[in-house]
Amino acid sequence: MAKLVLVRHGESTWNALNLFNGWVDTPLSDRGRLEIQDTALSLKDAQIHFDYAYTSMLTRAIESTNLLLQGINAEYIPVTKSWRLNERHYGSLQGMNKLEAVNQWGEKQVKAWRRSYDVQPPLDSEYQQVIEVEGQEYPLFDQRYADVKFGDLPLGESLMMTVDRVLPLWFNEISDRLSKNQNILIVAHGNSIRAFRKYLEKLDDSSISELEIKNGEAVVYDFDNMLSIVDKRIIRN
Ligand SMILES: O=C(O)[C@@H](CO)OP(=O)(O)O
Repeated sequence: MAKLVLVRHGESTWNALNLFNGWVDTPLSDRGRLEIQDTALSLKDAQIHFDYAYTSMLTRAIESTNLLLQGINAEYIPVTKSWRLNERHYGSLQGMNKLEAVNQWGEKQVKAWRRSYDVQPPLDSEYQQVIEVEGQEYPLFDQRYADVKFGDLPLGESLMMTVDRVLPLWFNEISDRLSKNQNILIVAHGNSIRAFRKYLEKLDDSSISELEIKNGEAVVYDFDNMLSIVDKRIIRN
């Protein structure tokens, strides 16, 4: 029986500041590193042998992947980094404080942007290489996306659009590996994981809007030969 484990990265410096993070590249906070080390301990206890790992192109997920693999003594396994696993692009909200957004647009609107299935956030007007927040520059669209078809790069995504760009990775690679009985680790982001879970668990639009995923949280699925889920458990720190 093949296993798939989805882990949300540890707290980023912008999670700690309550800023919309999206595709802006931010590192883990010290607390985020500890969270992921805790997740690694739980996965070690679960004694899952992973064959392959996937993560996004963003530092907070890549750093979390490295810490996890280190913690379970599996740094040798191959890792694919894909923009398809990036966080949902939050458009012009990126870099903004979530509480200030509520004060400006109201709770209902901000909740619709953050948790509804098909509402797009206000779009960014251009593909900026870097974004400046409080005098510090953070990478956004840089050379890491040079190989991505231009039309595929977003300027603001609903969760529905995130599902559409995440699923090709499932159909083209991940499901094949699970069919061959490989155990797969995916380290990604709150909304790219919600996109996977919407599809895998067949969640309806209202259930997905209630689903919150904590930093460092892991969901472990067991699949049968037909790739149906036979068991699911959540590991929370
Ligand atoms: O800021 C973001 O990119 C995401 C996750 O960190 O936030 P939210 O929980 O609002 O989807």
